[in-house]
Amino acid sequence: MSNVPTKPVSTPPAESNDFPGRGDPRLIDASKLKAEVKNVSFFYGTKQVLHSVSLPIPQHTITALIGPSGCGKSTLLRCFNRMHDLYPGNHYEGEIMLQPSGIDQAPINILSPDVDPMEMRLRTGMVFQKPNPFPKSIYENVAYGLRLRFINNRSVLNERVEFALRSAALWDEVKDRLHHSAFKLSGGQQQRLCVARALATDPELLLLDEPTSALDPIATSRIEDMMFALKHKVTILIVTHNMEQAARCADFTSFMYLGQMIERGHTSQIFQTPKNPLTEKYLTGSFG
Ligand SMILES: Nc1ncnc2c1ncn2[C@@H]1O[C@H](COP(=O)(O)OP(=O)(O)OP(=O)(O)O)[C@@H](O)[C@H]1O
Repeated sequence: MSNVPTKPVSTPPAESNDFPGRGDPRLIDASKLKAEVKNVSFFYGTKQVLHSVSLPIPQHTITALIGPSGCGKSTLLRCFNRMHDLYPGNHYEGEIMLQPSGIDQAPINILSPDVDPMEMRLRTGMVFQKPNPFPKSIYENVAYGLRLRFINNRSVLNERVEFALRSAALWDEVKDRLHHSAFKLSGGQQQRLCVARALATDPELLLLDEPTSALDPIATSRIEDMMFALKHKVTILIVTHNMEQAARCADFTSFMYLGQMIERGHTSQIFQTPKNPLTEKYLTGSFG
């Protein structure tokens, strides 16, 4: 891979870690980055929607992307799994450096043309706004990504499917009907199934695009509990319009506006003492 740098991913600027936070920031080691967005610009054809965005993503944390509709949150999220490559004419500039989980592995630039987009989709699980299970059984939904990796051994599949369903806090509810259609699950269960499907291939990053916007408060709370439990295993990036959800769940929050990263920092700093007037206006409902 020609574009693989040899130096480690750099540490985040002090501003993202120099204030007291929600939870205890002493428990968050923000110096260890799982990924780092560096000067990323993105174009749908000739339309530029991201303008030199930078964002450090500490490992084993939840980072929320907030901002008004159309500011580029989902576009940024989809850069991580190279979804934009599915449509001709789109192009990226800049780098998203990913620090692989393996010891002594060099960081890779997700956006490098030398990196296989399919590989990135397997290494970064994604969950969308509306639950989108495949028209298959519960079991086969979770096994799908494993089969794409040519894992067909029944006992290995059984083990990985159970582990993913347990991680997504769904196992107890479905263990007796694994071979029933996924469409027979409730909306909240279907969304947890989509999380299990995303987790089955042991992703390095979990990308959640408004994962609870179609769910009721109880199902939302189960997804949030699950995120808390999961962040010790996988680094999470979530797009949300729900400010309370960002304040409840995220260790770090990033505010975007018109395709630019306006401000990022520990969630409590962003909500309590935003440094940029635009952030404050957005959070107080003056626009958006
Ligand atoms: N396939 C596309 N082709 C052209 N422009 C697009 C495409 N998808 C999104 N856009 C534009 O890119 C900009 C950013 O959209 P994006 O969906 O990333 O914003 P967002 O912040 O996630 O919005 P929302 O909160 O409403 O989901 C918008 O102006 C949108 O119209």
